[in-house]
Amino acid sequence: LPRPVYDQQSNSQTRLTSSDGIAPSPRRLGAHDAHDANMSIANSFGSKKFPQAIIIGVKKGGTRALLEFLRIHPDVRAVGSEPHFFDRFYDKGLEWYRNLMPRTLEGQITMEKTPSYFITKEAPRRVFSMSRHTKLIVVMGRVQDFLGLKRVVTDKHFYFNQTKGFPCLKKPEGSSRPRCLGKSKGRPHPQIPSEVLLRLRDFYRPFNLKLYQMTGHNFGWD
Ligand SMILES: Nc1ncnc2c1ncn2[C@@H]1O[C@H](COP(=O)(O)OS(=O)(=O)O)[C@@H](OP(=O)(O)O)[C@H]1O
Repeated sequence: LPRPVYDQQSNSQTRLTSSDGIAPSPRRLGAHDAHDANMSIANSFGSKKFPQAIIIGVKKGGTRALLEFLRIHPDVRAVGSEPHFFDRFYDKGLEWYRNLMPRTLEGQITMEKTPSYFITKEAPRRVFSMSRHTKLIVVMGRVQDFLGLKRVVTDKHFYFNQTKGFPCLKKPEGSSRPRCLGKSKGRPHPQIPSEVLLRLRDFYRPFNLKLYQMTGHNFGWD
């Protein structure tokens, strides 16, 4: 594999891309705006770094939920949309990629998620040539431990939303943070006939067993 060509260095500021797949909540005026103003001052410090961790998959595996819920951690800063650098836009170069990143302060982790990296043959080599230290995450288990983060994000941040059918964030008073993921996440699914489910279970069983062996963890999917 090639040597990583870039170090983590600071560079000029660009606008952050907006978050997708997440329902915006209405803005309120007052103390809340003062809070936002402070945030934007804080945001002009720090530097843009290549991500130390990337959620690479799998598609429809809850990658958006993981990133949105992880980024409530004070030591995590993330790109809102999917950059698709290591699959679609690799030609644009590493500086283009780094410019997409939010500024971070010492000790904060920069992250992005693009689930199609998981099915892109070139992606691992490309990520490695950016930095050999980048952690790759496939949604399955306890991510905070893997990233060396204190377990700040816990059950107490969530409630189960019956309408959505999924956990949503409890909104702290005065916060503009969204609560549930957007309409494209947690869609209604059709009823699947039981014989189809059986066939799918049979088909995936050997692959699941292989994964349990590789990870040393029985996910109990069969
Ligand atoms: N909290 C919460 N809210 C809403 N949805 C949730 C949540 N946690 C996991 N999920 C599941 O995430 C599925 C979408 O996965 P991804 O974000 O990885 O999709 S994508 O590959 O980026 O398109 C999404 O798939 P669909 O149900 O088909 O929409 C959900 O099953």
